[in-house]
Amino acid sequence: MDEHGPLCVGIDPHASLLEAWGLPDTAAGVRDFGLRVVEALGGKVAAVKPQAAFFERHGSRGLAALEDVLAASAAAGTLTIVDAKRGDIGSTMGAYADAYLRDGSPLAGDALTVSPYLGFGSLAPAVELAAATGRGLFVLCLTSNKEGAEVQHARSLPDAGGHLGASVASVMAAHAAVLNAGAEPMGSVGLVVGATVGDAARATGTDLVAVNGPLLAPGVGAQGAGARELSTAFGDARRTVLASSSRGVLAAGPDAESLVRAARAAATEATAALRS
Ligand SMILES: O=c1ccn([C@@H]2O[C@H](COP(=O)(O)O)[C@@H](O)[C@H]2O)c(=O)[nH]1
Repeated sequence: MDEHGPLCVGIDPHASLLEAWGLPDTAAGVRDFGLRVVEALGGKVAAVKPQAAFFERHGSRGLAALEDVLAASAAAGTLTIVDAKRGDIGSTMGAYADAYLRDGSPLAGDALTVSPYLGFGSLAPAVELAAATGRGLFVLCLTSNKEGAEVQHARSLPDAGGHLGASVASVMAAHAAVLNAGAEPMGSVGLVVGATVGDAARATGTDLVAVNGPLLAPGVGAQGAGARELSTAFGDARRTVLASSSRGVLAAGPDAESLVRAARAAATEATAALRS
């Protein structure tokens, strides 16, 4: 983030983007798309974030394409966040952890997005394997979609004194804070907090500074967030934010120079908003 600016570029091969790039909507098409992004931006951005869903659409060959994109990013020295939002009961979570966080697994990136909505404790196998292999997690906390609020803003019952109960989002952030306590410069259990969430962190009592971990902020570009939204949503936690844009950058492709220009512009905007 210090070297390239606090921007992650998502690799989301939507059918419409494949068409615009002159690629077929097939496993070969998504592979080509991902490899072109990595070739253009590898070594030039803080991280890339392949969206697993767009690869899974194409079955086993799509997953093989994701493996190739992850390998190419590793070869380019660019960090990868696999956006698969995995979450299940602990015994099954162990298998997801093995797939996405084990050394030598072809689907392992440098970090994985996970869903804590089966209970934060159900993520323990992923937390343990990520720590053991030097990888990171991004735990869904306040997501960029408006529907997320009905779950994430919900609060437990007021106490006997009538004080508001804790929000779901604040409880998730507090769990991450415990895991990151004392880590320097920060721990490896990050949160997903959308750049679009406005004052949701304050409204839900979610302490983003205490998390002491990176905050992945999707929603920049196509979902409408820009510099203003980034600078207001994160308050004193803004220096730990990794802004994320997929379609906003990818729309500039397939020309490599245009992709680099779009990524640099987004990174410059994120730097101005988050590092001032
Ligand atoms: O809260 C969240 C969590 C994840 N995402 C993912 O990020 C990208 C956003 O794509 P854009 O084209 O920049 O809108 C996509 O893969 C989402 O699944 C998110 O948007 N919000």
